[in-house]
Amino acid sequence: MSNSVILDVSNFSFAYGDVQAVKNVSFTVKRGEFFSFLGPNGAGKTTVINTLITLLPMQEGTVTVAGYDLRADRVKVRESIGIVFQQITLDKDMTVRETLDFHGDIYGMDRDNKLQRISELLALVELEEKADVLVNNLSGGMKRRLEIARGLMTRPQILFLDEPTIGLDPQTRQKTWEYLRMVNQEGTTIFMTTHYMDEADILSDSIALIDHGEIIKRGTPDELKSDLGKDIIYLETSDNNAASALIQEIPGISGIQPCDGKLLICSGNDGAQVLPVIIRAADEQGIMVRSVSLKKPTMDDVFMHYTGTEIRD
Ligand SMILES: Nc1ncnc2c1ncn2[C@@H]1O[C@H](COP(=O)(O)OP(=O)(O)OP(=O)(O)O)[C@@H](O)[C@H]1O
Repeated sequence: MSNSVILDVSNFSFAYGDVQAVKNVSFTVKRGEFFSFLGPNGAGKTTVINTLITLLPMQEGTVTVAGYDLRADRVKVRESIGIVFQQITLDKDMTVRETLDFHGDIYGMDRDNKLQRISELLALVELEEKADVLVNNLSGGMKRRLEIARGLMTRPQILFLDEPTIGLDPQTRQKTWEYLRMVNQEGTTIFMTTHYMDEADILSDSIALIDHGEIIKRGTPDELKSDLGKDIIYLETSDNNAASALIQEIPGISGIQPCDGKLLICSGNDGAQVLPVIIRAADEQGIMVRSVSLKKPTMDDVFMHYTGTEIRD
Protein backbone atom coordinates (compact mmCIF):
# COMPACT_ATOMS: atom_id res chain seq x y z
CA MET A 1 0.00 0.00 0.00
CA SER A 2 1.38 3.40 -0.91
CA ASN A 3 1.87 5.88 1.92
CA SER A 4 -0.64 8.25 0.44
CA VAL A 5 -3.46 5.71 0.61
CA ILE A 6 -5.14 5.71 4.02
CA LEU A 7 -8.12 3.52 3.21
CA ASP A 8 -7.96 0.59 0.83
CA VAL A 9 -11.15 -1.38 0.16
CA SER A 10 -10.84 -4.33 -2.16
CA ASN A 11 -13.66 -6.59 -3.40
CA PHE A 12 -15.75 -5.92 -0.32
CA SER A 13 -19.20 -7.55 -0.13
CA PHE A 14 -21.71 -7.66 2.71
CA ALA A 15 -25.01 -9.52 3.11
CA TYR A 16 -27.70 -9.38 5.80
CA GLY A 17 -28.96 -12.95 5.40
CA ASP A 18 -30.44 -13.03 1.92
CA VAL A 19 -30.12 -9.27 1.38
CA GLN A 20 -26.90 -8.53 -0.51
CA ALA A 21 -26.35 -4.94 0.70
CA VAL A 22 -22.88 -4.36 -0.78
CA LYS A 23 -21.55 -6.09 -3.88
CA ASN A 24 -17.85 -6.43 -4.60
CA VAL A 25 -16.93 -2.81 -3.93
CA SER A 26 -13.34 -1.58 -4.40
CA PHE A 27 -11.99 1.94 -3.81
CA THR A 28 -9.17 3.83 -2.12
CA VAL A 29 -9.07 7.10 -0.19
CA LYS A 30 -5.93 9.23 -0.06
CA ARG A 31 -4.49 10.66 3.12
CA GLY A 32 -5.86 14.17 3.68
CA GLU A 33 -8.73 13.71 1.23
CA PHE A 34 -12.32 14.75 1.86
CA PHE A 35 -14.09 11.71 0.47
CA SER A 36 -17.85 11.29 0.14
CA PHE A 37 -19.92 8.21 -0.39
CA LEU A 38 -23.02 9.48 -2.12
CA GLY A 39 -26.15 7.44 -2.71
CA PRO A 40 -29.89 7.19 -2.10
CA ASN A 41 -31.52 5.56 0.93
CA GLY A 42 -30.80 1.86 0.98
CA ALA A 43 -27.82 2.14 -1.39
CA GLY A 44 -25.42 0.50 1.07
CA LYS A 45 -23.59 3.54 2.50
CA THR A 46 -24.23 2.78 6.18
CA THR A 47 -23.30 -0.86 5.71
CA VAL A 48 -19.92 0.15 4.26
CA ILE A 49 -19.20 2.77 6.92
CA ASN A 50 -20.33 0.52 9.79
CA THR A 51 -18.01 -2.20 8.56
CA LEU A 52 -15.09 0.22 8.24
CA ILE A 53 -15.59 1.49 11.80
CA THR A 54 -15.76 -2.13 13.09
CA LEU A 55 -19.44 -1.99 14.12
CA LEU A 56 -20.26 -4.76 11.66
CA PRO A 57 -18.10 -7.85 11.16
CA MET A 58 -15.93 -7.94 8.07
CA GLN A 59 -17.43 -10.34 5.54
CA GLU A 60 -15.93 -10.74 2.06
CA GLY A 61 -12.96 -8.85 0.68
CA THR A 62 -9.88 -7.10 2.05
CA VAL A 63 -9.81 -3.72 3.80
CA THR A 64 -6.98 -1.75 5.37
CA VAL A 65 -7.66 1.37 7.45
CA ALA A 66 -4.64 3.56 8.23
CA GLY A 67 -2.48 0.59 7.24
CA TYR A 68 -4.22 -1.88 9.59
CA ASP A 69 -6.08 -4.92 8.37
CA LEU A 70 -9.77 -4.73 9.23
CA ARG A 71 -9.91 -8.44 10.12
CA ALA A 72 -6.63 -8.89 11.97
CA ASP A 73 -6.10 -5.49 13.62
CA ARG A 74 -9.54 -4.31 14.71
CA VAL A 75 -8.27 -2.61 17.87
CA LYS A 76 -5.60 -0.70 15.92
CA VAL A 77 -8.22 0.33 13.36
CA ARG A 78 -10.43 1.62 16.19
CA GLU A 79 -7.54 3.60 17.64
CA SER A 80 -6.90 5.28 14.29
CA ILE A 81 -10.41 6.56 13.63
CA GLY A 82 -13.01 9.01 14.92
CA ILE A 83 -16.73 8.47 14.42
CA VAL A 84 -19.78 10.73 14.13
CA PHE A 85 -22.95 8.68 13.87
CA GLN A 86 -26.14 9.43 11.92
CA GLN A 87 -28.18 9.70 15.13
CA ILE A 88 -27.17 11.88 18.06
CA THR A 89 -25.47 9.56 20.56
CA LEU A 90 -24.61 12.03 23.32
CA ASP A 91 -25.50 11.57 26.99
CA LYS A 92 -27.96 14.39 27.67
CA ASP A 93 -27.15 14.48 31.38
CA MET A 94 -23.51 15.40 30.84
CA THR A 95 -22.14 18.85 30.16
CA VAL A 96 -20.25 19.64 26.97
CA ARG A 97 -16.91 19.50 28.79
CA GLU A 98 -17.78 16.28 30.64
CA THR A 99 -18.69 14.65 27.34
CA LEU A 100 -15.24 15.29 25.90
CA ASP A 101 -13.51 14.49 29.18
CA PHE A 102 -15.29 11.15 29.51
CA HIS A 103 -14.44 10.25 25.92
CA GLY A 104 -10.77 11.02 26.59
CA ASP A 105 -10.89 8.74 29.66
CA ILE A 106 -12.46 5.88 27.71
CA TYR A 107 -9.58 6.09 25.25
CA GLY A 108 -7.00 6.29 28.05
CA MET A 109 -5.71 9.78 27.19
CA ASP A 110 -3.37 11.24 29.80
CA ARG A 111 -4.74 14.21 31.73
CA ASP A 112 -2.61 17.00 30.25
CA ASN A 113 -3.11 15.83 26.71
CA LYS A 114 -6.84 15.45 27.32
CA LEU A 115 -7.33 18.92 28.82
CA GLN A 116 -5.29 20.52 26.05
CA ARG A 117 -7.33 18.72 23.39
CA ILE A 118 -10.64 19.68 25.05
CA SER A 119 -9.71 23.34 25.00
CA GLU A 120 -8.56 23.18 21.35
CA LEU A 121 -11.73 21.42 20.27
CA LEU A 122 -14.11 23.68 22.19
CA ALA A 123 -12.48 26.56 20.31
CA LEU A 124 -12.64 24.75 16.97
CA VAL A 125 -16.38 24.08 17.17
CA GLU A 126 -17.09 27.36 19.00
CA LEU A 127 -18.60 25.77 22.09
CA GLU A 128 -16.33 27.44 24.67
CA GLU A 129 -19.21 29.42 26.13
CA LYS A 130 -21.33 26.28 26.37
CA ALA A 131 -18.62 24.16 28.02
CA ASP A 132 -20.55 23.78 31.28
CA VAL A 133 -24.03 23.53 29.77
CA LEU A 134 -25.86 20.19 29.79
CA VAL A 135 -26.13 18.45 26.42
CA ASN A 136 -29.89 18.39 26.99
CA ASN A 137 -29.94 22.19 26.74
CA LEU A 138 -28.01 22.48 23.47
CA SER A 139 -29.57 23.13 20.06
CA GLY A 140 -29.45 20.40 17.41
CA GLY A 141 -26.58 22.14 15.63
CA MET A 142 -24.57 22.49 18.85
CA LYS A 143 -25.06 18.81 19.57
CA ARG A 144 -23.77 17.95 16.12
CA ARG A 145 -20.73 20.19 16.67
CA LEU A 146 -20.08 18.51 20.01
CA GLU A 147 -20.24 15.11 18.33
CA ILE A 148 -17.71 16.27 15.76
CA ALA A 149 -15.45 17.52 18.58
CA ARG A 150 -15.86 14.21 20.41
CA GLY A 151 -14.96 12.31 17.24
CA LEU A 152 -11.75 14.34 17.07
CA MET A 153 -10.68 13.96 20.73
CA THR A 154 -8.14 11.22 20.03
CA ARG A 155 -6.66 13.03 17.00
CA PRO A 156 -7.86 10.32 14.62
CA GLN A 157 -6.22 9.87 11.25
CA ILE A 158 -9.64 9.46 9.65
CA LEU A 159 -12.93 10.92 10.80
CA PHE A 160 -15.96 8.89 9.68
CA LEU A 161 -19.26 10.74 9.48
CA ASP A 162 -22.54 9.05 8.59
CA GLU A 163 -24.98 11.64 7.19
CA PRO A 164 -23.58 14.46 9.37
CA THR A 165 -26.22 17.05 8.52
CA ILE A 166 -29.35 14.92 8.39
CA GLY A 167 -32.27 16.77 9.99
CA LEU A 168 -30.39 20.07 10.44
CA ASP A 169 -31.75 23.41 9.25
CA PRO A 170 -29.97 25.09 6.30
CA GLN A 171 -27.97 27.55 8.43
CA THR A 172 -26.76 24.85 10.79
CA ARG A 173 -25.84 22.67 7.83
CA GLN A 174 -23.68 25.49 6.45
CA LYS A 175 -22.00 25.91 9.82
CA THR A 176 -21.35 22.18 10.10
CA TRP A 177 -19.78 22.27 6.63
CA GLU A 178 -17.45 25.05 7.81
CA TYR A 179 -16.27 22.94 10.76
CA LEU A 180 -15.76 19.89 8.61
CA ARG A 181 -13.69 21.92 6.17
CA MET A 182 -11.56 23.24 9.02
CA VAL A 183 -11.05 19.75 10.41
CA ASN A 184 -10.02 18.54 6.97
CA GLN A 185 -7.67 21.49 6.49
CA GLU A 186 -6.01 20.57 9.78
CA GLY A 187 -4.99 17.33 8.06
CA THR A 188 -7.70 14.85 9.11
CA THR A 189 -8.91 12.61 6.31
CA ILE A 190 -12.69 12.67 6.10
CA PHE A 191 -14.93 9.82 5.04
CA MET A 192 -18.52 11.03 4.85
CA THR A 193 -21.70 9.37 3.71
CA THR A 194 -24.49 11.57 2.47
CA HIS A 195 -27.54 11.51 0.29
CA TYR A 196 -27.39 15.29 -0.16
CA MET A 197 -26.04 16.21 -3.59
CA ASP A 198 -25.10 19.77 -2.63
CA GLU A 199 -23.20 18.62 0.44
CA ALA A 200 -21.11 16.13 -1.52
CA ASP A 201 -20.50 18.68 -4.28
CA ILE A 202 -19.42 21.52 -2.04
CA LEU A 203 -17.22 19.61 0.42
CA SER A 204 -15.62 16.71 -1.38
CA ASP A 205 -12.27 16.27 -3.10
CA SER A 206 -13.54 12.95 -4.35
CA ILE A 207 -16.95 11.27 -4.58
CA ALA A 208 -17.99 7.67 -5.08
CA LEU A 209 -21.59 7.23 -6.22
CA ILE A 210 -23.19 4.10 -4.81
CA ASP A 211 -26.52 2.55 -5.69
CA HIS A 212 -27.91 -0.95 -5.08
CA GLY A 213 -24.70 -1.88 -3.27
CA GLU A 214 -22.37 -1.05 -6.16
CA ILE A 215 -20.10 1.87 -6.96
CA ILE A 216 -21.43 3.27 -10.18
CA LYS A 217 -19.10 6.25 -10.63
CA ARG A 218 -16.04 7.81 -8.98
CA GLY A 219 -14.42 11.21 -9.54
CA THR A 220 -14.01 14.79 -8.33
CA PRO A 221 -17.22 16.84 -8.29
CA ASP A 222 -16.01 18.75 -11.36
CA GLU A 223 -15.12 15.58 -13.23
CA LEU A 224 -18.48 14.02 -12.49
CA LYS A 225 -20.33 17.09 -13.71
CA SER A 226 -18.21 17.77 -16.78
CA ASP A 227 -18.35 14.08 -17.79
CA LEU A 228 -22.06 14.62 -18.43
CA GLY A 229 -21.35 17.19 -21.12
CA LYS A 230 -21.48 20.94 -21.58
CA ASP A 231 -25.20 21.36 -21.01
CA ILE A 232 -28.15 19.35 -19.79
CA ILE A 233 -31.59 19.44 -21.39
CA TYR A 234 -34.74 18.07 -19.78
CA LEU A 235 -37.45 17.42 -22.37
CA GLU A 236 -41.01 16.19 -21.98
CA THR A 237 -42.83 15.14 -25.13
CA SER A 238 -46.00 13.39 -26.27
CA ASP A 239 -43.87 10.32 -27.11
CA ASN A 240 -40.61 10.11 -25.18
CA ASN A 241 -39.56 6.79 -26.71
CA ALA A 242 -39.86 8.05 -30.27
CA ALA A 243 -38.21 11.36 -29.31
CA SER A 244 -35.33 9.50 -27.67
CA ALA A 245 -34.63 7.49 -30.84
CA LEU A 246 -34.64 10.71 -32.89
CA ILE A 247 -32.47 12.72 -30.56
CA GLN A 248 -29.80 10.02 -30.30
CA GLU A 249 -28.98 10.67 -33.95
CA ILE A 250 -28.35 14.39 -33.47
CA PRO A 251 -24.61 15.26 -33.49
CA GLY A 252 -23.21 16.37 -30.15
CA ILE A 253 -25.66 14.40 -27.99
CA SER A 254 -23.57 12.41 -25.52
CA GLY A 255 -26.32 10.67 -23.60
CA ILE A 256 -30.08 10.38 -23.28
CA GLN A 257 -32.30 8.53 -20.86
CA PRO A 258 -35.76 8.60 -19.30
CA CYS A 259 -36.05 10.31 -15.92
CA ASP A 260 -39.33 10.79 -14.07
CA GLY A 261 -41.47 11.14 -17.22
CA LYS A 262 -38.92 13.32 -18.99
CA LEU A 263 -35.81 12.76 -21.08
CA LEU A 264 -32.47 13.77 -19.60
CA ILE A 265 -30.31 14.76 -22.54
CA CYS A 266 -26.55 15.36 -22.16
CA SER A 267 -25.14 17.68 -24.77
CA GLY A 268 -21.43 17.87 -25.59
CA ASN A 269 -22.13 21.03 -27.60
CA ASP A 270 -23.69 24.32 -26.61
CA GLY A 271 -27.20 23.40 -25.48
CA ALA A 272 -28.71 26.66 -26.77
CA GLN A 273 -27.72 25.61 -30.29
CA VAL A 274 -28.72 21.96 -29.95
CA LEU A 275 -32.14 22.70 -28.49
CA PRO A 276 -33.74 24.21 -31.64
CA VAL A 277 -32.44 21.22 -33.64
CA ILE A 278 -34.13 18.84 -31.19
CA ILE A 279 -37.40 20.72 -31.27
CA ARG A 280 -37.42 20.91 -35.08
CA ALA A 281 -36.67 17.17 -35.38
CA ALA A 282 -39.50 16.34 -32.97
CA ASP A 283 -41.89 18.66 -34.80
CA GLU A 284 -41.10 17.05 -38.16
CA GLN A 285 -42.08 13.65 -36.72
CA GLY A 286 -45.30 15.00 -35.20
CA ILE A 287 -43.99 14.66 -31.65
CA MET A 288 -45.31 17.41 -29.39
CA VAL A 289 -42.82 19.06 -27.01
CA ARG A 290 -44.61 19.68 -23.70
CA SER A 291 -41.81 21.21 -21.65
CA VAL A 292 -38.13 21.92 -21.96
CA SER A 293 -35.36 23.23 -19.73
CA LEU A 294 -31.68 23.86 -20.35
CA LYS A 295 -29.01 24.08 -17.64
CA LYS A 296 -25.40 23.47 -16.68
CA PRO A 297 -24.82 20.01 -15.14
CA THR A 298 -25.17 19.80 -11.34
CA MET A 299 -24.61 16.85 -9.01
CA ASP A 300 -28.38 16.22 -9.14
CA ASP A 301 -28.07 15.70 -12.88
CA VAL A 302 -25.07 13.44 -12.34
CA PHE A 303 -27.17 11.36 -9.99
CA MET A 304 -30.18 11.33 -12.31
CA HIS A 305 -27.94 10.33 -15.20
CA TYR A 306 -26.30 7.37 -13.44
CA THR A 307 -29.28 6.09 -11.48
CA GLY A 308 -32.14 7.20 -13.74
CA THR A 309 -34.00 8.53 -10.74
CA GLU A 310 -34.12 11.43 -8.36
CA ILE A 311 -32.71 11.05 -4.85
CA ARG A 312 -35.19 8.95 -2.87
CA ASP A 313 -35.77 10.43 0.56
N1 LIG B 1 -30.00 -5.00 9.70
C1 LIG B 1 -30.40 -5.22 8.45
N2 LIG B 1 -31.04 -6.36 8.12
C2 LIG B 1 -31.44 -6.61 6.85
N3 LIG B 1 -31.24 -5.75 5.82
C3 LIG B 1 -30.61 -4.59 6.09
C4 LIG B 1 -30.18 -4.27 7.41
N4 LIG B 1 -29.58 -3.03 7.37
C5 LIG B 1 -29.65 -2.63 6.08
N5 LIG B 1 -30.27 -3.56 5.31
C6 LIG B 1 -30.51 -3.49 3.86
O1 LIG B 1 -29.26 -3.34 3.23
C7 LIG B 1 -29.34 -2.41 2.15
C8 LIG B 1 -28.34 -1.28 2.38
O2 LIG B 1 -28.75 -0.53 3.53
P1 LIG B 1 -27.87 0.65 4.13
O3 LIG B 1 -28.47 1.04 5.43
O4 LIG B 1 -26.44 0.26 4.11
O5 LIG B 1 -28.09 1.80 3.04
P2 LIG B 1 -27.82 3.37 3.13
O6 LIG B 1 -27.31 3.76 1.79
O7 LIG B 1 -26.95 3.67 4.28
O8 LIG B 1 -29.26 3.97 3.40
P3 LIG B 1 -29.68 5.26 4.30
O9 LIG B 1 -29.31 6.45 3.48
O10 LIG B 1 -31.15 5.05 4.41
O11 LIG B 1 -28.96 5.15 5.61
C9 LIG B 1 -30.79 -1.97 2.08
O12 LIG B 1 -31.44 -2.79 1.16
C10 LIG B 1 -31.30 -2.24 3.47
O13 LIG B 1 -32.69 -2.51 3.47
